Amino acid sequence: MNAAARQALPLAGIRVIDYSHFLAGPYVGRCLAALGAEVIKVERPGSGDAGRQHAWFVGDHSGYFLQQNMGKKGLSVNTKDSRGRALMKKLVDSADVFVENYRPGALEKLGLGYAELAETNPGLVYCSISAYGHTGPDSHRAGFGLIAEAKSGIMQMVGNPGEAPPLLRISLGDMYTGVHAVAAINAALLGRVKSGRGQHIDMALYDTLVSMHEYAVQCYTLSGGKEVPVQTGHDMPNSTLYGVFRAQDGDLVIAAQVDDAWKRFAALVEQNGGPTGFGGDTRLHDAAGRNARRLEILEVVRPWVARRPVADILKMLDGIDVPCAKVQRIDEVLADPQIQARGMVVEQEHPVLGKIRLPNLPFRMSGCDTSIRQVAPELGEHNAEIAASLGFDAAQIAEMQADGVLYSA
Ligand SMILES: CC(C)(COP(=O)(O)OP(=O)(O)OC[C@H]1O[C@@H](n2cnc3c(N)ncnc32)[C@H](O)[C@@H]1OP(=O)(O)O)[C@@H](O)C(=O)NCCC(=O)NCCSC(=O)C(=O)O
Repeated sequence: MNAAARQALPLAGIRVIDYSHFLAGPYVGRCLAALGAEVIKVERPGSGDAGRQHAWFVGDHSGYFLQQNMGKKGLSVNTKDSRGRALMKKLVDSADVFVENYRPGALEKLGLGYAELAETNPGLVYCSISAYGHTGPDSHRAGFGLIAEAKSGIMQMVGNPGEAPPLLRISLGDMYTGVHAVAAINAALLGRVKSGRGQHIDMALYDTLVSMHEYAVQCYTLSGGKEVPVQTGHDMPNSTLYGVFRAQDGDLVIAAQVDDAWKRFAALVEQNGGPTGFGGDTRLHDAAGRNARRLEILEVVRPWVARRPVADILKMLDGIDVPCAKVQRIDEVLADPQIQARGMVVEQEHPVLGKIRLPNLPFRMSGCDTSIRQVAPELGEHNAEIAASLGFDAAQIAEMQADGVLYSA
């Protein structure tokens, strides 16, 4: 990207210290980089971000790391050493945003807690991400997305009744917390324009997933504690017809829960071998009636779908404007002309790996191009450049490198 295009990005001129590992924190840094910030990823010497050891591997590079750390500069510094800590203090004093996702207390032990850093840089927007947050009885506990998925009530509602819930194959807690952290950081940066002061943003994976329930919490609270959502398998009990169906040669989803769409859908089923009167059954023409007769409806729709190939059903439903989709495999997603037209895969030239293709972020903005072309850094790749920019001379840098305070792979 040329300098003018970079300047057009909304966060151009903002410096972010990305003191993070695994997924949630790195994702925040990646989003801020895509929006134009200069992002410096700080890793411990030796093994670096634990994400570097996570599959999927291409050669000795982790795809997990490459994806979440694209567009960043790499600094590897031992912050348990006083010289490393001094370097970090200088770096943070030059920054606008600090992002970390270590166990609460870990950064304070390193002299990198919010209170200490804000003393010399009161404008700093400091974002902590942890499993449970920095307050409350569980704040000291470590955790992963999976823990938050289980604790939040989400896991208990998915899967077939009576079976152990399935493992979601995306880390919902990390990704959603990251998305909310980006929103909060940008708002705090805007707020700083008025107040001149930064602030501490304290995000928890567990809080995020509790906040993401769009109906389960209210189902309990608004029913006065009488209704507790349970596993319902492949469809929604309070939104009929809305679910996953098995066709002759694959699976598809149908969203005919809005009254008009339902009427078109039921008429189509009747006209194509369904029971006589199904389309005209006025008891099913409103949501309450459909929800009350959900199991009867499923007894008609499931075999109707099962007798037909996916493509035939999609064609019929597209013809009557009822939202539907094949349940796609990843190879089908990447081959989808829609995904290609939206530029949802970004191609980068890696110095060791050659061309690599990774998922893009979903930002589409009329005034700028947020696709990141710069690959994730090697461990400590920009050590010398960053240390020099902070005023360390060549002899000091060489000494820190020799002593392992600055480390490059
Ligand atoms: C991820 C964790 C469980 C990992 O736990 P741990 O491996 O025990 O890490 P800790 O946070 O306790 O910190 C490890 C130690 O590294 C030290 N440390 C860190 N950076 C440095 C540098 N640069 N130099 C020297 N030492 C360092 C830090 O001070 C700690 O030292 P000591 O204090 O001396 O030990 C925890 O960090 C955590 O709960 N994070 C918040 C929630 C989160 O983001 N979870 C992962 C999401 S990813 C996910 O869920 C998914 O992929 O799926």
